Amino acid sequence: MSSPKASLPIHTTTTSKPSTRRVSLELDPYASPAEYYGKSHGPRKVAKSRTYSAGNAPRRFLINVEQTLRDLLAREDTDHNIQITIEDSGPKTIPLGTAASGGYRRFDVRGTYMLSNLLQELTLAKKYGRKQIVLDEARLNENPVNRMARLIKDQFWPNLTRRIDGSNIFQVAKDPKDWTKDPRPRIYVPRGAPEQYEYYKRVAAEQPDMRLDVQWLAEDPGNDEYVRDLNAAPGLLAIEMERIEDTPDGKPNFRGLPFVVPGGRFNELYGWDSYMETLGLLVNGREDLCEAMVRHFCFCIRHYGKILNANRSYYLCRSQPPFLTDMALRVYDHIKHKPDSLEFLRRAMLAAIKDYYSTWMSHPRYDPVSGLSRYVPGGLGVPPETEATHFVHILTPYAKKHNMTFNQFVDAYNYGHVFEPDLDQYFLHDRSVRESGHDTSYRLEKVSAHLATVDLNSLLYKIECDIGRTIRAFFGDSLTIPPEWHVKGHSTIETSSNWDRRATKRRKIMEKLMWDEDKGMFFDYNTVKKEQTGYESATTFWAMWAGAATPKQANMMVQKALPKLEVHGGLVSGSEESRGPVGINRPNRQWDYPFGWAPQQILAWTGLIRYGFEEEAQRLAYRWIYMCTKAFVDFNGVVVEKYDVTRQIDPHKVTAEYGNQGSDFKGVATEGFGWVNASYVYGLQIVNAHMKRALGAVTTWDTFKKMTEAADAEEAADVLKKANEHDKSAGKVHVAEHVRHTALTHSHEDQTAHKAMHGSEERKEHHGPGEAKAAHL
Ligand SMILES: OC[C@H]1O[C@H](O[C@H]2O[C@H](CO)[C@@H](O)[C@H](O)[C@H]2O)[C@H](O)[C@@H](O)[C@@H]1O
Ligand SMILES: [Ca+2]
Repeated sequence: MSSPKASLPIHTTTTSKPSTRRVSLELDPYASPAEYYGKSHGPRKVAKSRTYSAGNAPRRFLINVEQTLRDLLAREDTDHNIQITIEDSGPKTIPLGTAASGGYRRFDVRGTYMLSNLLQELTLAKKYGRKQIVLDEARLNENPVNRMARLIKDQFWPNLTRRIDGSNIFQVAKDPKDWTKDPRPRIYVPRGAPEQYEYYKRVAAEQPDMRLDVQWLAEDPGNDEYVRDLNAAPGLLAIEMERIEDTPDGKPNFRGLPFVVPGGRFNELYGWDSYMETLGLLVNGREDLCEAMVRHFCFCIRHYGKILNANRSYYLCRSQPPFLTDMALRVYDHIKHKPDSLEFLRRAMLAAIKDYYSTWMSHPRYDPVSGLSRYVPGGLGVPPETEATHFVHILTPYAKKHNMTFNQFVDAYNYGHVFEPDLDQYFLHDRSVRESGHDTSYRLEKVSAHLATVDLNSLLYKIECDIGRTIRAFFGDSLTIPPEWHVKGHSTIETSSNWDRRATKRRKIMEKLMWDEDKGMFFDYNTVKKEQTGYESATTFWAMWAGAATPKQANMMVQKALPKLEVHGGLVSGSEESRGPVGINRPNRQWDYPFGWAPQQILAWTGLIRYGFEEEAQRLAYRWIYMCTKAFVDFNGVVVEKYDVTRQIDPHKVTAEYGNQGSDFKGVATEGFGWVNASYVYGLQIVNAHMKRALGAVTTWDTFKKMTEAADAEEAADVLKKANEHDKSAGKVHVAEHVRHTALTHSHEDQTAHKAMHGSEERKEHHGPGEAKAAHL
């Protein structure tokens, strides 16, 4: 191991009284990598000044980046995956030279967490071109909750941010899902955006090497055959841009509005991922990105008729769970001081109204018999974006039957040269599963297009409430619909009463057709069989998120549904019983037991708080944050798309279907995963300070609970002792009983019991403030 001798002009320190105090003008040890490695090691920018007592200065290491990286990996990465995890069996310690001694004196960095942080920091330093660095020890032993939250804010969000314009179309138009022989950057522009067409044509002409293919989109881009035919030449769909200064030769110039993608491999704007990300971005003060994403959605509704699954040509017929009104209202709340904020809200509501009528309340999604809606996107044939092997087991028997190769059969089927009505049904439901965002799950498989799901109808209830409330509160109870947003057959002036009526009607239907009083759960309703499915799913809590449950129903869900779905790492997608047995012939589906997803956690926490169940929301948030933190600490800072919430040691290891996005990195995770990033910073707003401290020490929920109860009991015993002493002197007898009761109701079980006993009255009391807190969240 070399000991670098070079002394670097890193930390400029001025001292007024050298023997006792040292005022340090230095860089924040927790600065972003760009600042810490990009600027700090060149001419130093002075950040905060801090005061230390003599001999108490924080430790720093003087490090030769390349050499230390090599040594570290050789010693500690024993399974050679360029990550240092609890699965490596190295000595778990490496000596580093301290900066104060010019690298001469050594200090051991120990344990998986610090060593993996060292690997992450060195990987970043190398990326910024650093040969030698002075590294704060504080960056290695940082409280893991603070570290993960800091990385999300400073690194993951920026690394997940994209925009689409001439400056980057070559990179972002690339699609890892492109199945064609000649993948090339291609963009489709809707007829209503001629300025974008001109712009991209000019970009293509100016940079011919890029081979950018700019195409007009058809007038009616939702046509099934048309979208199928586009699969021969898949491409990006244009989204919102802003006009910037003209080019030097006077041509109109544009820049793409930014957006946040779900994970590192994506380059397109997704529907419900963007909503979930918004919740975290708002916590991190990035309302600029959220505002831009709302504007993208308005563009999509106006030009493509819906919020798209994502802005790729093969998603033109398909939407995703709709969250636009809630998203816009939350963003508005953060930007309302801006002069054009009301116009932003107006436009978002106009778009949401159009989407509501033309997507969710039209044939085939709307079921006029039940009055509920279903996920029923258009489309023909085999979804081309899925993994090549995904439908092999379904299609192979048909290929054999027709005496064709697999690819010949897919082609013949897609273009209607062979007719297989059973396959048509299969893919109708499969497309529906994908529109639901829950792709895939045995809850929905082979039946999805017939289901009025709890999730979708809760969302539509919330949209109806939001639109009514917004028209009343912001637009004088009369919102004029301009021609470009008008949907044929609907009024040109919207008032709140219609929306209130729609919401009331939907709530009543949901209660009648979806609610099971005995089970204490909402269930999906099969509109063909005219019965509930009985599949126990975490989506039951969406009814609480939306405010569609009565206080009594919410109370029953907490008593009956929650115990079925609460596990080690928070909420599981569905119960094991409902999923049924799995094995070689019936593989795990990623949206079923034992997997847990950030959106399910987030919506349940918010719903619980809305109905006054703060304690349950905190417990679930604690469990989820604990699980994410534990994986982050033990597995080299990993943050993934989904978790096996029943797995205590390595919950990020999920082999179902597409594997797990976010786990395959070298040295350092750079993006995390959008909605998990969001759930983490959003969840940290829900847990209290005491919990946050325990999470920083990676304390399981069970241990935390025991500690809290023990502390409560100790406190109670203390109060009891004092009370008894007081009683003796005052001659009273019944104080002790009162104190015992107080101590007991501090414990979780008794509070739950207390709630069960006094449920309905308490819910009424809590509904108001709970709702306010949920709105704030
Ligand atoms: O390519 C397979 C599927 O990939 C997407 O689904 C999954 O990722 C999305 C982005 O995070 C997420 O919105 C969805 O809920 C996930 O299941 C895509 O959305 C699907 O349409 C596609 O078939
Ligand atoms: Ca390793």
